[in-house]
Amino acid sequence: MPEFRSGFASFVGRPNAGKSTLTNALVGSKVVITSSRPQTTRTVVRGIVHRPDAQLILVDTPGLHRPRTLLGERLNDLVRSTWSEVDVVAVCFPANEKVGPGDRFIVNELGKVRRTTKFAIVTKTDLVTPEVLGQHLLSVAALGEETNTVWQEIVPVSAHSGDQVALLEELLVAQLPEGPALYPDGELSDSPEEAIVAELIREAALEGVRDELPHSIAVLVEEMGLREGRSEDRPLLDIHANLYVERSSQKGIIIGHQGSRLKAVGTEARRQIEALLGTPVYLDLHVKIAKDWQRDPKQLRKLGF
Ligand SMILES: Nc1nc2c(ncn2[C@@H]2O[C@H](COP(=O)(O)OP(=O)(O)OP(=O)(O)O)[C@@H](O)[C@H]2O)c(=O)[nH]1
Repeated sequence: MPEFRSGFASFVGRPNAGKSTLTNALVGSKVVITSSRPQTTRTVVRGIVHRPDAQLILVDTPGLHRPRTLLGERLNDLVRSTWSEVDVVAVCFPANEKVGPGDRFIVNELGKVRRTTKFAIVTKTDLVTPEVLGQHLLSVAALGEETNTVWQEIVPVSAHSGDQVALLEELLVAQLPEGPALYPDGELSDSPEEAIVAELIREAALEGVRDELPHSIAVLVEEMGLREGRSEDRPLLDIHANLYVERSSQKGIIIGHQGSRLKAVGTEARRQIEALLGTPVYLDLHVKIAKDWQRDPKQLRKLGF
C-alpha cells in the first residue's frame, strides 16, 4: 500500500494577510466554514484538501490578543496550546506590507511552541516586484532568527495568480504524519463549532468569580446559525446559549445586581467570539440551574464533558 498522510495545518497572521484567500486557493470550491473538533475543542475547520495520497485539514486557531487582562492571557495560553496540537503553523506575511510589530508579536509567541513545524508564507507576491519580494523574504528570515523561530520552509505564493500554490500544498503535505483520512471525502461532519463558542462564554463568565465558582459553570450552545434574510456582506450570527450553575446562589452571582454582571459577561463573550469567527454576533444568554450537574453523568454528557 502506498503511504497515506493526514493532518492539520493552520494559517496565522495579521488581519488581511491573505489567509482566507489562500485557504480557498488550496481547497478550491469545497471550503466549508463550519467546524469540528478532531483533536481539540478549539480548532475550526476551514477546509480540507482531499488527495489520493493525503488529507490536509486547514484549521483556524483562535486569534492571539495583546494580553491586557487575565482573560487575554488565558486566551493566549489557549492559542499556544492549540498551536502545539496541529502539525504545521504557517505564518502569512503579505509581500506588499513591511514586516511589522504585529508580525513580530505573533512570531515571538509562536517561537515558544517548540514541537510544531513552522512555515513562513509570503502572500500576494503578484503585487510586488522581484526585488521587493527578495527583500521581504530576507526580512522574514531575519525575523525568524531574531525570535528563535525555525522556519522549516519560507514559501512565496500568490493565491490570485496561483503561483506556487501547488508547491505550498506539496510542502505542507510532506510535513503530515502517516495516517488514514480523518474526514470522509465531501461533507464535513457537523460537529461543534459550538464547543469553541461555549468555551469562550465560559471563560467570560468565570472572569472575576473564578474563586467563588471554580468548577461550577458549564455552557451549552443550544442554537447557532446565520440569521436569515441578511445580505452576504452583512451577516449576523445568532447564538443562543445556556449557562448552567449548580445552585440558585450561584445563579445570583452570575447574573449580578439587576442583571449587570450577566450583561458584562455577554458583552465580553460576544467580543471574543466576533474576534474569533470574524462575524458580528447576536448572543442570547440564559442562566439555568442544573442541580449537581458535576455528579450527573447524563448532564455531563449533555454539557460536553
Ligand atoms: N493581489 C492579491 N491579493 C490578495 C491575494 N491574497 C489575498 N488578497 C487580497 O487581500 C485581501 C485580504 O485577503 P483575506 O484572504 O481576506 O485575508 P485574511 O488574512 O483572511 O484576512 P482576515 O480574515 O481579516 O484575517 C483581500 O482583498 C484579498 O483579495 C493575492 O495572492 N494577491
